[in-house]
Amino acid sequence: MNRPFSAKDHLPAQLFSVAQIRELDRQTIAAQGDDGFTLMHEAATSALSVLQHHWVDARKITVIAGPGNNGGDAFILAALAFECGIRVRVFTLGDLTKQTSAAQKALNMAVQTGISIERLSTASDLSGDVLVDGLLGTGLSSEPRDEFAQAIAAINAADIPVLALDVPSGLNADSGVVYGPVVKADVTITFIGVKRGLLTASGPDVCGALELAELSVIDSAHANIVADAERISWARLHDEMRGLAPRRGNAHKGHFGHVLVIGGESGFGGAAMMAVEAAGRIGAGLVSCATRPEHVPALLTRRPEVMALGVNSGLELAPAIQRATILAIGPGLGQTSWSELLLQQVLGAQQPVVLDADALNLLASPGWHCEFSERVAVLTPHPGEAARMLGMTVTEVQTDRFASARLLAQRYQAVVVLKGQGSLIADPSGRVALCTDGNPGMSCGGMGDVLTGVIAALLAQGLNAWDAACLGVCCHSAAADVAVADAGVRGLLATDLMPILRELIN
Ligand SMILES: NC(=O)C1=CN([C@@H]2O[C@H](COP(=O)(O)OP(=O)(O)OC[C@H]3O[C@@H](n4cnc5c(N)ncnc54)[C@H](O)[C@@H]3O)[C@@H](O)[C@H]2O)[C@@H](O)CC1
Ligand SMILES: [K+]
Repeated sequence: MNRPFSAKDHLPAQLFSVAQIRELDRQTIAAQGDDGFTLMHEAATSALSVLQHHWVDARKITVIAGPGNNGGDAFILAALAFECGIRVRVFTLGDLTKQTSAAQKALNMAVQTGISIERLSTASDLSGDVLVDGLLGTGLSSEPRDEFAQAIAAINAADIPVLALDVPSGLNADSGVVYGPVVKADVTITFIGVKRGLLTASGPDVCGALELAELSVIDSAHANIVADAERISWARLHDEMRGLAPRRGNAHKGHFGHVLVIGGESGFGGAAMMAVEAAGRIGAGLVSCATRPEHVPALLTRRPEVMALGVNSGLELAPAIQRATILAIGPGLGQTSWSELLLQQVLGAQQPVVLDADALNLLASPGWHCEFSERVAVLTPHPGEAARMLGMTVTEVQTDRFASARLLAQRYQAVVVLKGQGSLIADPSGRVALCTDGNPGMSCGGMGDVLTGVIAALLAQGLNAWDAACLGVCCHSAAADVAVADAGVRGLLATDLMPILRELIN
């Protein structure tokens, strides 16, 4: 099988908030006993070697340096590149009278090499083999203002490959949110640690290839600061064998659980069917489906392995719930009185449960809130569902996906998967994992239903809620990566994942 997933697997597991990176920075600078110039010099040195690695033939570069320490990195890089015989032009922006002493030294270093340093204006000619973006880094506080916004637009319009220093300017490296104009980098070299926002929300869209230079951060600083989140991927979890044990020869279907998928209100039968099929492909011993009777013939035609229960009043559900070891409710559930009756019964049961889609929308409605502290539960909202559950707007959820996922996990006392680019998995203790697999082909109907089935089947085979959610999200995203590797992202269908899920899980 084509295995395209490795684009981010050179990065470490530890992901940091910007505040943590700044603290690592601060403690290291304190230990080095200078104003930060040593660390800045090291950052610039690594950035130049990344530039020379990616653009071996670069002979002429243009460097854009802002007024902060990100600009400091850029000035030193310019000086070092010049000393290597590269032709360098440097443009500055912002109020340089407010530079830190390290950034001032960096500017002086560039001036002393004899490089021409010019103010960036609309007339500036941004040319060369590579453009280095040292405009704004982790110090960005809001939407880039005035001349910064214009500079970002000019960088993007220049049609030259861009190397972003630390962070593409305009991106909030903590959240992955873009407030306004943002540099679209071809390569980003980030310093000290991977900032979590580079890998979720809009981060991956603007970073290009992401590289890390850890610099000489002192061990004691690393010992003091526990990473804010953990990067996971199919390749990583797979390598660490955080998954399923091989099956014994004398195993039988009873060893691998019985998933009951509940959903498929009139007109939405396919959603439940996709969850059912995914659960089977991931290896659940038995899969049943409780759905509207009108969907049963189609379900049995597509998958005769499934036990299909037509549910009209909702009261027929109780015996099926009793037989199941895992419940999965939500795909195509709707929000009718039928849907409510089914959800009520699931909430009254004890088995581990996966809740998705309209099950979450119902939980978000008045009078429905519940906690899962006494029960294994995985909730899988997309940002729209998360917003309803938190009483926020989607923009507010996305403004801090990490906080939103943690808040939901705490409020529901469950493992929560907040879907979207860089899907997050959170548990009530505040632990967060971020999946770096997946692609925009997954933005299509049915993908969430498949994920529900995948996670349910992993629970059925004995994984705990955290491992089932992490492994399930990565397996699902990696399957989508395999599916688009040759054919491209447009036109991917959720059911295209089915045979790939099976290959991956084995
Ligand atoms: N020794 C050090 O301190 C090190 C610093 N590092 C670099 O320093 C960067 C952080 O430096 P700073 O904290 O100085 O911050 P930045 O250089 O990221 O930006 C701060 C500057 O941008 C301006 N600014 C903030 N928001 C703005 C907006 N919305 N519109 C326009 N201007 C805005 C601020 O007024 C300030 O002048 C990192 O990203 C990294 O590149 C690295 O070199 C590692 C070592
Ligand atoms: K930058």
